[in-house]
Amino acid sequence: MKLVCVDCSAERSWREFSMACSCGGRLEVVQDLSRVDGERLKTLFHERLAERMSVYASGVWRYKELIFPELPEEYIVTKFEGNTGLYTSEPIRRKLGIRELYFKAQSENPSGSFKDNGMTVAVSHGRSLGYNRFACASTGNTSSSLAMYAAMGECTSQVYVPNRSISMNKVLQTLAYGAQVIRFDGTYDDGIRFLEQHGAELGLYVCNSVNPFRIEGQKSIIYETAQNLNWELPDWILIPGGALSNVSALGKGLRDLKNLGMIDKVPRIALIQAEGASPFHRMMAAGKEQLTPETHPATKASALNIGNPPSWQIARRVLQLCQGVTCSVSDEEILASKRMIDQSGIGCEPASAATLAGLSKLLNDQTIGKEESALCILTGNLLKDTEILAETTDEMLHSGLAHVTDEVVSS
Ligand SMILES: N[C@@H](CCOP(=O)(O)O)C(=O)O
Repeated sequence: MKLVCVDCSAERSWREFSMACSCGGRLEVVQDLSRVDGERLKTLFHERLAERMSVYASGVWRYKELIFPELPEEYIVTKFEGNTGLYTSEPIRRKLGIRELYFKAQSENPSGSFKDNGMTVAVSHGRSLGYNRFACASTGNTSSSLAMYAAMGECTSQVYVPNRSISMNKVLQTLAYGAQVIRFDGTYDDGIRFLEQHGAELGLYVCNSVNPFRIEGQKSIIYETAQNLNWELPDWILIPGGALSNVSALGKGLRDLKNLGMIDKVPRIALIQAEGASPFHRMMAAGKEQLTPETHPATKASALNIGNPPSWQIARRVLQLCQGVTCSVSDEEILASKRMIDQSGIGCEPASAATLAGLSKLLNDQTIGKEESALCILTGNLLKDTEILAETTDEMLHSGLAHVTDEVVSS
């Protein structure tokens, strides 16, 4: 295993940590899978479903051979992350008129978001290098996840969180796990820039998705889904797009599975952004080569409030390889879809519902056919964003979509 710069192809050892190559390019983990037998792995991964207490009971470390084979087990910090539900909802499927529809609820992770899949790997890697001070910039999910794993690993965490347009619940969760929270005027993008400039001199191991080990861990989302579906994935995978780590990770995971012959067909990816924070979609739709950052990203889907996604080049390459598409959806469309997902009993935070809103749009313009199958990745838990919950349930009460009687309230 080695780290390779996606721009200049310079190589470095995985036994060092850096947020970027000296040329400024992003780093990617490259593994030699030439001697790996895909069929043997399927059997091994199946046997590990019976594990209860070892690291292999984790829905990430179950796939250790494809994620981080070299890492000694003693450094692994795990909360048995992954192992999340794969659901169908007949009412939603019928309403959209699509043949087959799945929801992968990454929201069921221990800290309530998909970040745990990558964070267990990043923190474990950092510990193996001797770090005990971890950091990130965050709109709240990354910070909650980091704070939880740092505490589990008896390390400290320092997190940089914007003052506005984030969910207070996520900040409280982060604080509760014992992180040092630094609030600042600006956006996630400013926080990342600060860590890129000062993280190394402060002796911090940075756990944002610019860290290639986060991406390695997040690949497990696609491994677990493929295993759930007996190694036959749907035609389309819909992913919400903010920092764009999932498109990089899931794309990489799909490539691994295809190269190893563990799946026959690679699904197409549809990346959905919120209209108020859609620099990547705008670039793709205009056929441009360069991303123009949005200086004031603004969406109610707080996890998507990102105007300058740091790994957009990797995401663009992934979409090109898997005939991917992008689209953007309004906050109203996101909240209407969230209501459907919540009322199906699955539930999610607003950012996750962008997937369903995007699916509906892409079915309407016939990019996705009704005879096809689709999977929506739900990234965060319904209780992550109580401000939106308070707002939407209040609207529902006033519009007659929900009823609370005095008897119920007082009983
Ligand atoms: N929505 C994210 C933004 C940070 O993204 P990352 O994947 O680069 O850590 C958050 O929860 O902070």
